[in-house]
Amino acid sequence: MTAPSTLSNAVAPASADAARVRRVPIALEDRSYDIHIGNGLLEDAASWSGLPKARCALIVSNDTVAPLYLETVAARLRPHYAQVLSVVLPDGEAYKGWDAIERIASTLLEAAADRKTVLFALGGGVIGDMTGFAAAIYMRGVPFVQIPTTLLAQVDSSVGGKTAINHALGKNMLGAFYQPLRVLADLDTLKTLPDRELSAGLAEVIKYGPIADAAFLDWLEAHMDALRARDPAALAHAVQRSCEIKAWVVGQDERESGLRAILNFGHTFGHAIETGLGYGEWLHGEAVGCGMVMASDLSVRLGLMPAAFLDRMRTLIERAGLPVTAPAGIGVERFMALMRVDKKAEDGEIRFVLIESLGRAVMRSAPDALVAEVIRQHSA
Ligand SMILES: NC(=O)c1ccc[n+]([C@@H]2O[C@H](COP(=O)([O-])OP(=O)(O)OC[C@H]3O[C@@H](n4cnc5c(N)ncnc54)[C@H](O)[C@@H]3O)[C@@H](O)[C@H]2O)c1
Ligand SMILES: O=C(O)C(=O)C[C@@H](O)[C@H](O)[C@H](O)COP(=O)(O)O
Ligand SMILES: [Zn+2]
Repeated sequence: MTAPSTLSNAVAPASADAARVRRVPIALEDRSYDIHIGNGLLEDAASWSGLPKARCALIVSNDTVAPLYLETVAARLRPHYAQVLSVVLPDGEAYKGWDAIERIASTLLEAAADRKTVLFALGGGVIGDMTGFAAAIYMRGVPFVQIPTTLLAQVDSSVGGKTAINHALGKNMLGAFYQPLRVLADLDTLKTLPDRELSAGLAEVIKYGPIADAAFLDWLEAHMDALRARDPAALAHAVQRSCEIKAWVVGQDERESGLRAILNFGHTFGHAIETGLGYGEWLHGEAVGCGMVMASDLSVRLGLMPAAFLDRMRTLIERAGLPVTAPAGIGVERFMALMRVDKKAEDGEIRFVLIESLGRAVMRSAPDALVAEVIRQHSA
């Protein structure tokens, strides 16, 4: 299915200062919410109004993001909550595990935080996934808000309610579908993001073109240099269009019974790279970028796409500053074994998200020998 090009859901600005705020709604019945995208959102009082009343709020962040933005957020929350707590976790994918969930739960219980307490995830996708999971299970569910501060989190992880922690044997293996109340994507926070992280976010942006919107793929090719130079208008469009496409997909298939799996393009290979190398060695976006090269090649080898598609994807992914060759260390056998525990696998058979025409993805299995050849072809 191709995403309609008329997905522009931006509504009238909600406050005087919000002329620059774009809002993308995500329609999920009683779990519907808005993604707010704009500059200066952390400072804007309108961002924080209309959230549920509670005695207590908890900001979850990490030791990189907290010194940059935690006090700004805490100051905005204090007029709304008598008690504003915070927990600052160690930074990194390697810490996306039970210890972090324990720290969040202990902070809440030591403060006798009740089930109305609102959690605020301030950081990238690691903080967002863990905070969402903690919110899903604390007292069987408390509300939470996503405040994504990486490009990857603004275009993908903060939207759609997938929350999780990692297991040593597989990425995001323990988690829950649990939607936030709101997403506040302040584009100004991207100004402090390292270049390597910007590139990682571009991988998930690129993903939306081949799976749902061929015209967006054209746009990305024309604007990749502007995106890497952090041109504000280009970044704002990339974040908005990515959120529109993700909201359109999740609105039809919240719990991934079908269509939502297209958001996993490049991830079957990519997650195996992340787990195989050890979490944090490659960034998630880097692994997804390389995984998309492999999935594009598999689409070509299965006769779904012409060879030029692989060249096009590899060129764009390289232009985004991402690696296109997996490290040699994992080995084909282990790579295949890691892919067999992918959440899309059925009866031990790996199922891949492949491209059948520009803007349309399908799920397919493939002969092991062909998949192994693809891995070898794109490994050092
Ligand atoms: N739930 C989903 O739908 C979904 C989608 C995509 C990815 N993910 C998950 O998201 C994670 C990756 O997220 P990520 O790429 O944001 O990584 P991340 O959360 O590790 O953040 C990347 C780095 O940037 C730092 N950082 C964050 N914001 C910053 C800022 N404004 N200025 C300076 N530094 C900043 C972080 O401290 C970290 O060092 C993975 O665990 C992945 O599995 C989840
Ligand atoms: O939202 C989704 O659905 C996605 O698949 C988005 C992905 O970018 C993201 O990395 C997600 O966490 C992967 O999901 P998983 O179910 O394969 O762990
Ligand atoms: Zn991803």
